[in-house]
Amino acid sequence: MSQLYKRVAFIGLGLIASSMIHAIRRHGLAAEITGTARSAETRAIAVEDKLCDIVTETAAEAVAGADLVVLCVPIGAMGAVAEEIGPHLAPGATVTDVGSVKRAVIEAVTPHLPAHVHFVPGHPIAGTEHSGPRSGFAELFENRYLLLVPDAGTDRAAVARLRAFWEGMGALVEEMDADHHDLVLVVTSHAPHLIAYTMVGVADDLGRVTDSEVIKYSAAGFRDFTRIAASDPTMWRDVFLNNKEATLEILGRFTEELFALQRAIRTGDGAMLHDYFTRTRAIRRGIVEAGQDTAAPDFGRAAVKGPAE
Ligand SMILES: NC(=O)c1ccc[n+]([C@@H]2O[C@H](COP(=O)([O-])OP(=O)(O)OC[C@H]3O[C@@H](n4cnc5c(N)ncnc54)[C@H](O)[C@@H]3O)[C@@H](O)[C@H]2O)c1
Ligand SMILES: O=C(O)C(=O)C[C@]1(C(=O)O)C=C[C@@H](O)C=C1
Repeated sequence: MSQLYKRVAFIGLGLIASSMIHAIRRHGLAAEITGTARSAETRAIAVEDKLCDIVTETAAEAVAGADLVVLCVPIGAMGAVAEEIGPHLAPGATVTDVGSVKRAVIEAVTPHLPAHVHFVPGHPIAGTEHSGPRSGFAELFENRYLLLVPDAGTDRAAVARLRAFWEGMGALVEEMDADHHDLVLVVTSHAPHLIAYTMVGVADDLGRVTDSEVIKYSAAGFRDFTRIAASDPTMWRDVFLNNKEATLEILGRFTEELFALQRAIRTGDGAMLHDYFTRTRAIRRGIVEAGQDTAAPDFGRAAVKGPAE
């Protein structure tokens, strides 16, 4: 694979950045990688592991001379990072991000970018419940969707180059409108995380009553269902605070469905329950058969945990 960028700068060196860096190196997609992270501990790990060619103390230093800048920080930090790097971006550079919410990132970042750069927001639909610079792996994006969210005025050559870059890492690239992205992702990712976090909270409450029997006897269902509740709290706090309307809309629908099931259980309406589970099982099986059941393969990383950020 040919080098698509001369110097790629990463702001934030956690799961997504470190996975991208491993994939970029494996596929020879960039000549040089610079990076920075807020915490000194993460920067020290990046130096020790030779994650980047150059690790800088500030984001402003990291982006100097870069033709691609990738913002890999929590959603709530995107605006401040953009403000810091704005005056230091090279003319013609592309700036992208990997945030799980798109409209809020576009609104936070765009005002700080000079006219001489191209902003092409992005979102890899791939991840794990682990965080930090040692949690990444090169295969993370293989056969996973990568959504690009350019607007009508975005330079098409910059979009095409970024598309080739992600395809070089094995991703399936599609373009999407920001608001549509934010609604779809509530259903496929954000609400499931919230519900998983809630279920663990319920189990914890119950655990206090039953002297930790819930944890002791936690069966496959609970474990499978709540894996994602081990995810980073800062990341998910920021997702929900920055995708409020779509989240509340889908949670409203979820609650209605839950109440309907609750009523069927209370009234002994077995037919309703059976019909509901038959329909939803068919949908879930359809997802598997269509090859969309791309739960992140473990690649032996389950035991690997980096620092908190
Ligand atoms: N984890 C996932 O499954 C996943 C998947 C797709 C997209 N994303 C998105 O990718 C982004 C990064 O997530 P991650 O999982 O790599 O996180 P992570 O916690 O592994 O890494 C975050 C990095 O950002 C840095 N950081 C945190 N706050 C900062 C601040 N205020 N200023 C500068 N740097 C700061 C940390 O030092 C760390 O290096 C998030 O926006 C998230 O929504 C995550
Ligand atoms: O597999 C996981 O652990 C994830 O949570 C990954 C996941 C998802 O929900 O699919 C989480 C957040 C993203 O923005 C993209 C991917």
